[in-house]
Amino acid sequence: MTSPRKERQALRDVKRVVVKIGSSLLTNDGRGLDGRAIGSWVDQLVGLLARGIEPIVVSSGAVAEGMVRLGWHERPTELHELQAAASVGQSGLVQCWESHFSRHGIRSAQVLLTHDDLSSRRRYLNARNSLHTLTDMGVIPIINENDAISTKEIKLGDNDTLGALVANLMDADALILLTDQTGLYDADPRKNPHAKLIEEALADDERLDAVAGGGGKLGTGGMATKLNAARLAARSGAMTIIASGREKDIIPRLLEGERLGTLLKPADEPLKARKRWIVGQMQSRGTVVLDDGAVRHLCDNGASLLPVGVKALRGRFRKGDLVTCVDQQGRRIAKGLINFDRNEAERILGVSTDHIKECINGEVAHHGELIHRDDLVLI
Ligand SMILES: Nc1ncnc2c1ncn2[C@@H]1O[C@H](COP(=O)(O)OP(=O)(O)O)[C@@H](O)[C@H]1O
Ligand SMILES: N[C@@H](CCC(=O)OP(=O)(O)O)C(=O)O
Repeated sequence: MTSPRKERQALRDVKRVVVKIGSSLLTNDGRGLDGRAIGSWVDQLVGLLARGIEPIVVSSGAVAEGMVRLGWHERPTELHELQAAASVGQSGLVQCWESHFSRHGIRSAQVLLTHDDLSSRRRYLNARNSLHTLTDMGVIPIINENDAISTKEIKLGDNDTLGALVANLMDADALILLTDQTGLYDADPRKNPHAKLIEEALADDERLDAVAGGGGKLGTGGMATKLNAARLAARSGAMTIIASGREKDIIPRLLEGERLGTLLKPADEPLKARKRWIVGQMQSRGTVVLDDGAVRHLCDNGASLLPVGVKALRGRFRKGDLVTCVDQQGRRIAKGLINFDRNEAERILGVSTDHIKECINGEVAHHGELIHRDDLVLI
């Protein structure tokens, strides 16, 4: 782990930041919308605007607030009840944000996204344009997942991931995840009173997997999804900070470089725009099992995936779908957009590039690669 002071210094240069706030904070631990806390975060965000920093909010809390309004004490497990709670809660949530921004004469806008909006390249670019249009006009986007219509198949599932995808989409320099703990500890502090705060780490440090546990009764995912979100944000070069939303003036203090919370830093160079979109896609339609030579070519040389290096295929994918490449032990190696439908791909498995045309009667003659390197991201 590297010098903390220098790393925190970089936070002072942040120009665009995504701030994600968890359900327990927003709803006063499930008692109902915490208007005072929302008011205080709004004051802090408006302060950023005055310093030329562009904030984007990802706000959870729709289900938690809907439960309060409907008088439900247990979080429902049935999809239609979750959808109903989210619809009831979302309107109150966004109204509260809006009323606080309007105290400052600042406009806010509700933006509800589903997985689908981010998985087609065209819709991804469309979402980016809409958000840029808002931020260029000085409007603060208040983003949540569109839980009222999201089904299990199209759900992103948690707003930590959504925050990272928005950071990635908008080229943000930092992602701040505000929660009910002061940061990521070396064990869940709810279970272990001796747990110690981790102040800085590389997002990809594998040792963190063992310490990041699940969430509380209102939140979705706990620290495990926050860690994954930090890793996703790191692929576009963004730093992530996990910190307590209850700490006074937490947002500006973090962006002044104060040592609060846990800073998770990117190690590698940011990916190019198209690869960022690929890495952000959550729903893989199939699996491609690679032989050892193909794993080496992909990992060491950044090569395209050729049919000759593939041992087996799983899933019903179509041309252009996202698939996951694994080694023969099942370890995840890469994600990419495949150039063939499953039935075509079956016919060229293990076939050298020169003979592909013969195997598929020249129907798809223009692709020699199963996945081109421009459409492939190591994971
Ligand atoms: N290593 C850890 N450090 C800190 N908190 C942890 C850790 N592992 C699990 N947690 C739990 O994660 C919870 C925060 O996640 P979550 O409940 O999903 O909140 P949010 O609604 O803010 O996203 C904490 O309340 C804590 O119990
Ligand atoms: N979209 C959901 C929040 C899902 C979620 O990730 O919640 P949390 O872990 O509290 O950030 C809602 O608004 O209820």
